[in-house]
Amino acid sequence: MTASPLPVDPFDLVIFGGTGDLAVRKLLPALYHRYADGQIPETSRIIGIAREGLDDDGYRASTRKALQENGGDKSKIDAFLKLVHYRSLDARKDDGWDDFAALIGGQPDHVRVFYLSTSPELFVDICNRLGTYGLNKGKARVVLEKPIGRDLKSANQINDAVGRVFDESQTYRIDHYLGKETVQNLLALRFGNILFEPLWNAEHIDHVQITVAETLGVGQRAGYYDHAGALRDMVQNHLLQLLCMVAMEPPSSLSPDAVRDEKLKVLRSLKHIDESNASQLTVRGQYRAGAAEGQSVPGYLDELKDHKSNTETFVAVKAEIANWRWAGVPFYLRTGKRLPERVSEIVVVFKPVPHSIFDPSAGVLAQNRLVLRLQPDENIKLWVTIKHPGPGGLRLRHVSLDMSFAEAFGVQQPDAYERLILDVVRGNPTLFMRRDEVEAAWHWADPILAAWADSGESPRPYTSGTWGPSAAVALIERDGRTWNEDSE
Ligand SMILES: NC(=O)C1=CN([C@@H]2O[C@H](COP(=O)(O)OP(=O)(O)OC[C@H]3O[C@@H](n4cnc5c(N)ncnc54)[C@H](OP(=O)(O)O)[C@@H]3O)[C@@H](O)[C@H]2O)C=CC1
Ligand SMILES: O=C1O[C@H](COP(=O)(O)O)[C@@H](O)[C@H](O)[C@H]1O
Repeated sequence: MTASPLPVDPFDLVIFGGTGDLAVRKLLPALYHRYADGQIPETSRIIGIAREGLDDDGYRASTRKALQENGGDKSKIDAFLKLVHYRSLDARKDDGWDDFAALIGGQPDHVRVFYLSTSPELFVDICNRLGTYGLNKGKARVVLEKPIGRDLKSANQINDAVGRVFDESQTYRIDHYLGKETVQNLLALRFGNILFEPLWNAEHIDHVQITVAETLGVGQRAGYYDHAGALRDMVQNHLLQLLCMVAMEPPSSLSPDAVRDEKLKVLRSLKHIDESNASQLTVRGQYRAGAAEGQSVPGYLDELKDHKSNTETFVAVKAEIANWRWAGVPFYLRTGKRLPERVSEIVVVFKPVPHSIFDPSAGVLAQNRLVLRLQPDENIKLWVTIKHPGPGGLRLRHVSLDMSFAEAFGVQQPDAYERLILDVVRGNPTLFMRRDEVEAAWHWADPILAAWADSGESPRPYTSGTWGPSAAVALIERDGRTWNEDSE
């Protein structure tokens, strides 16, 4: 599962939304890094598309600026920019599509990737036009950014419409969390070691915590975000995918469908949360003015310039999986913007030993914990109890067996998009969501959204720079547990 250093076949990658935030901040730098490492052949083409009236040179100039800000090497940026092109197109209008089709059709042997980095409302128009021009044929693939729709119904409409143009085998629904190194490492850890599997069940695991905390607010994306909110933006996709990687049964192989079949079973086993229990099992919050990274920052409503929005910027959920392996094991999920630190981690907390042979004066026996840190510094820690060294009698200490990827391997790990984009070019959909997974995730999320809407309650306010509303702390403390606080 490690990224292959071998070059991929020459390709044409068309980024619809080529001037947008995601393309500029993530996709173009990801492509640049893979190019700089020699994985992208010189005959490949990267074509940005948006309505803005730029030409190739204008687009190259803005791409150069973004790459330089990202720390790129000047001569490599110059070489990379020769691959970069731009076409001004409106997904909803006919002008310019003939020329675009001729440009793409000119390289019939290339793998063609259409990356839809636009609002999902444009996916259907774009796919229909690609179909009209026959650009969906041959080695063509389409990448759909998340969230796919805003509920099960709209996701089905999008998937049906895309499916009339692109076969499921050509469709790559991206969830960039699946491209993160630690997430893939979870597969290696669980299925490449004999140690964990015997303990990986309700008999030995007390609970699991999944936290994705951001310090940033919604910033320029307030328009999009206010229609989404944290449950649609983060939980329905990223956090549920992480939960699946923790909870799935061993797949028969790493083939795309073997892995996705197992994730689907987990999603379908999630216990229903609806108006009968949403107030006990979920907490929603919205940030107010406060401080982030030492600076005072405005509240969500000020950023939005709308003082009535009920959109949540924080969610905590106590989820449960109704199957033999996980019965009774809570999965506490939380995510939010403007929290005190940027940290994403999965914490697996094991049960206490059944009986302590130690004198109370030796200290407290803490539960074993496996902490998989996705960011900012990717590492894995296994917390164990040992004897404090030295002659002072038997005193217990809780220490971590530590593996920092940067220290162990001496390299910066590639960004998730670097790996995932090349997986699309190679035609490997293992780390992408199949249609039925997206549907199952919405099937779980829809009743929660409905319960919140029906309750008429506003999200609970929290001050920027804190860990969300106090109710999120109560959600886990009611069960006699606490959120993981190891920030070493
Ligand atoms: N930004 C992020 O961090 C993340 C974003 N995503 C997803 O990626 C997608 C893109 O997000 P983001 O980059 O933030 O969005 P932006 O709003 O920043 O960019 C939207 C892009 O679409 C183009 N566009 C808009 N309307 C049309 C049209 N009619 N025809 C052609 N192009 C059009 C815009 O250019 P112009 O107006 O000139 O046409 C712009 O290039 C969304 O689905 C989002 O949910 C997912 C994960 C993270
Ligand atoms: O998909 C999204 O993810 C980002 C967080 O991604 P990360 O890799 O920086 O952790 C989030 O900010 C954004 O709102 C969401 O759409």
